[in-house]
Formats: sequence, C-alpha cells, structure tokens
Amino acid sequence: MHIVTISEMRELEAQAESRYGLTSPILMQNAGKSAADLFEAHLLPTYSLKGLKVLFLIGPGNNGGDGLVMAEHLEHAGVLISLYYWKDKKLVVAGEQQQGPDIHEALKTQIHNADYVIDALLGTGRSRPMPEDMRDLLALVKTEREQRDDLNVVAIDLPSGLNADTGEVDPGSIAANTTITLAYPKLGFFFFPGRDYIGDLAVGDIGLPDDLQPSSKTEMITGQQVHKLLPERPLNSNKGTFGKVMLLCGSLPYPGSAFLAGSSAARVGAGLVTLAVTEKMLPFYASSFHEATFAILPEEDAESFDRANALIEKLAGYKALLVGPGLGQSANTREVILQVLEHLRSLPDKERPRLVIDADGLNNLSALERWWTLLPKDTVITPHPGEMGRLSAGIKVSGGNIERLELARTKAREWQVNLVLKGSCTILANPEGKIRINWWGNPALATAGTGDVLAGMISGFLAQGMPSFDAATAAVYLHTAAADLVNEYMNIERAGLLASDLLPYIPMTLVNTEFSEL
Ligand SMILES: NC(=O)C1=CN([C@@H]2O[C@H](COP(=O)(O)OP(=O)(O)OC[C@H]3O[C@@H](n4cnc5c(N)ncnc54)[C@H](OP(=O)(O)O)[C@@H]3O)[C@@H](O)[C@H]2O)[C@@H](O)CC1
Ligand SMILES: [K+]
Repeated sequence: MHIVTISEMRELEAQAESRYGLTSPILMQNAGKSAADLFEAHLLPTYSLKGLKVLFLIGPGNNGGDGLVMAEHLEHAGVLISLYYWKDKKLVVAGEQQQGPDIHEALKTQIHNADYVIDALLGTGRSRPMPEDMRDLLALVKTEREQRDDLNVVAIDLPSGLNADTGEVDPGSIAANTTITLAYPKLGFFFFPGRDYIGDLAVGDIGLPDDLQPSSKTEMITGQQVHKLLPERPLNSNKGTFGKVMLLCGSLPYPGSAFLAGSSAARVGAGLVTLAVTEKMLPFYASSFHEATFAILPEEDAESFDRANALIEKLAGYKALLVGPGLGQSANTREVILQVLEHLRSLPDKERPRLVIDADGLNNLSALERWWTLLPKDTVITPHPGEMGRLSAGIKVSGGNIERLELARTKAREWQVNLVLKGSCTILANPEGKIRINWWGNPALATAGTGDVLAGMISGFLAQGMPSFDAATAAVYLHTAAADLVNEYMNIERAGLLASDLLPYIPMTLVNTEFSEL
C-alpha cells in the first residue's frame, strides 16, 4: 500500500476532480461513510452502536467535514452523538444546540460521559502551531482519559497537530487509540514522535478510482502484499524444490546465532539448511539442531584461504548464503569473508547463491574501504542503527526518526544493495530507490538473537527463489507478526520474549497473511 506525503495526497485530490469529477464534497461523503463503517466493523467488536456515547470535536476545515459526515451515519445507527464546533465554540447534544453562559462546563460533562471522542479538528491542512484554546480542548480529553481507560480517542485521518510529512507533533496533540486514515497512510505516521500517536491504524476508502495511483515510491508493507509474494508450495515437490541455504554463522562465544538463523530459514520453508561450522563446534549444533546438515570447515586458526575454500567447495547448488551472525571479527575471519565475496562475484547470475549479510558480517565489512564494491549483485544487508552508522563512516543513525528514510534511500542507491535498516518501523530500500516500511513493531523484539532470526528468515526465502527485495520484505513483516503471536499465545505483556520463542510461530504467520486486513 502506498504511503503518501501531504502534497501527494493533494495531487490525488486534484486529479480525482479534474479527471473523474470527484469533487471534494463527494470525497468527503465517502470518507465520512467509510470512517463510520470502520468504526462499526473494527472498533466495536464488543459493543453495540445503540446507545453508545460519542463526542465529535469538529475543526474548521475538511477534516471537520469528514467528522460531521461520520457523525450523521453513526447517528442513524443509534449512536448518541454530541458535536463540539471548536471555532464557533458551539456544542450540540442530541441535535440540540446547548445554550447558556457555561458551554465550557457542558462540554466537560460531555467529555466525562463519552465512550469515544472523535478527533476531527485538523487533518492534512494543518498549517501552523495549534491555538491555545484547541490545545486546552484536547487537554481536557487527555485528562479525562487519564482518569478512566474506557475512554477511547479515534483520530480522523490523523491525530490533530501531527505533521503528516515528518511525524513531528504539536505540544497540544494527543495520542489516538485508533487512527482512521483516509485513502493512504501518511508518511509521518512511521516516524517518531508521530508513530506513538497513531494507535491502531485503519485505512478508509474514499472512493478513488483504482487507476489513480500516487506517484510515491514509498510503500507500507501489508499482509496481503506478503501473501502474494510467498512462494507456491506445489504438491509435486521435494526438499530440492524449496532450495538449500548455507549459513556461515556462529563462533565459539556466539554459538546460538547459527541455530537461530538456521532454524528460521527452515521455518519459512527452505528445503535444506546447512551450517558451515568447525569440528569443535559440531557437537553443539548436532545435539541442538537435528534437522540441519553440516559443512565442516577448518578451525578458526587455520589459514583463511583454507577456511574460505572449504566453504566455497560446498557451495555449489545452494541458492542462498547467510554470512555474519555470531561470526566474530578477527582479521582471519574478515579475510575469509573477502574470499567468499570474491568467489560469489565470479559466478554467473544463475549459479550464484543470493547473499544476506548481517551482524558481524557487516562489522567486518565496515572496517574496509569502499566495502560495497565487494558485494555481488542482489545482496541484502540488515544493519541495526549502530551497524548502519559504522557502514556509513561513523554517522549517527536514529532508531525511528524521519532522517532515517533519506539515509536508507541514498545509501541503498550508492551501495547498490537491498538495505534493511532495522529499528522501530524497519525501512527497506532497494538500489532503484524503492522504499517499503514495516508499520508493525514490537518492543519485545528488542532482545538478543531476534536479528539472527530475521536474517535466517530472509535467507530461507531466498533459498526458495524469491527476489532479494521481496524476500526481505516478507521476512521483516512476518518477523514482527511472529512476535505478536508470541505475545498473544505466551501471554507476554511487556518483556521476556526469547528469540527462540519466535521459531514455532513463524509457520503460523505464513498462513495468517491470507486473512490479514492490511
Ligand atoms: N485530500 C483528500 O482527498 C481528502 C481530504 N479529506 C479530509 O480533508 C482534510 C484536509 O482538509 P483541509 O485541507 O480542509 O484541512 P484541515 O486539516 O481540515 O484543516 C484546515 C483548516 O484548519 C485551519 N487551520 C490550519 N492549521 C490550523 C491550526 N494550527 N490551528 C487552527 N486552525 C488551523 C485552516 O484555516 P486557515 O489556515 O485558513 O485559518 C483550515 O480552515 C484531510 O485531512 C481529510 O480529513 C477528506 O474529506 C477526503 C478527501
Ligand atoms: K484529526
């Protein structure tokens, strides 16, 4: 699904009118109806609309207009509606305009009684800081919600005061429990602080014709998209059908990473997983990872040439190679990586295993001048912000702010790689400047070994012949989906997820994509 900026959204609106006669009032009718439908279908699984108390905060522009249309639909469905028009300071309860000197007190009562407050004050037309009286209004809602957690705030299009391009927020903005955005998610939703203000995201349909598409090259990854990307599983198949993946991972202080990455490759459906390990490490893996096969390499103090060659000799017939997790950063190991890269570059396209480089693979690379010139075509790299900083000559990279986006786009082009810049809302960028962003994040993933799982999943998809950018896309989405399942089924509310908990849930995430709403 496209992600749009404010100007891209305006351009679409203009085209809708000039090419299809879809004027602003028509779009607004569609928007308000769609918001009401989403409210009913998704927001109220446990309530009925009849008798529900909903207060609408109505702003001066079209965002307020959307709110009014939504209110009308909900009123027909039996919702008890009150409307507060911010600009005119007018309060209407059940169709009656409230009179009297103290509208402010009457408004406070409405907020106190409401089940839901709909924030339809400002949308994409926000052009300056919020006036004090709008901040005060939202502060009343915020205070009330602090008193009782059964008050829900639903933002129409976006939480008022949020900058839809950058994710910056006004000091008066309040976080929504749910945002019903119209037509397409806005870029600012994916970056902090904005990300924290969106709550659950639903996307309303404003009736734009299918062939009217935004010019943006930025997409939000959706389950439906991933479902289409996943490889077929024909009946007439054997383990060769789904490809072999080789892992150059793990070393004495970090043995677990090869297990985690290899298991993840198998869990997304790779036909065969081979760990390239030394004889010293073999007993550990042979006893913990029964399904793996092994390529035995010389010990780590052997000549790098011999270590690399032992791997290269075994690589024929493999469709994917993962290098890095737990590998260590000795000069000898760096030499091994260099020789393996040289070998991969020398192979014809069809015979070349597709490469994923993660963790110590990246740390080793970043010690080299112009490291990106050493990579074979179609490589995927998966840095977290710290690794990204090292790869980019020491610049500081944030975990979730907007400047990550341009950095990812620029570097993927310059380095000619498929870049997975991890963080909250992981960003993927390909050499052609295409961007995909993962909306879903899960703080429980901030624990050791989850990166190994992600890298393993990517390599498992590559083994099945998926193009590199798509393999990374599917893996990133399913990785957070697996964490959500762990939270749900293991009842993990806050912390305590182990990377290995993800493994048994990965297959379920593949199936679930078929039924995902977004
Ligand atoms: N695009 C589409 O296709 C569709 C868009 N739709 C909807 O329209 C929304 C965009 O509508 P919009 O352009 O009217 O802007 P909106 O956000 O309602 O506010 C503008 C008003 O607020 C004012 N104002 C500005 N800043 C302010 C501030 N800080 N504090 C106070 N006031 C401020 C400004 O007034 P002025 O600057 O003139 O004083 C103006 O009156 C979009 O988010 C979506 O909900 C849908 O209906 C369907 C199709
Ligand atoms: K709003």
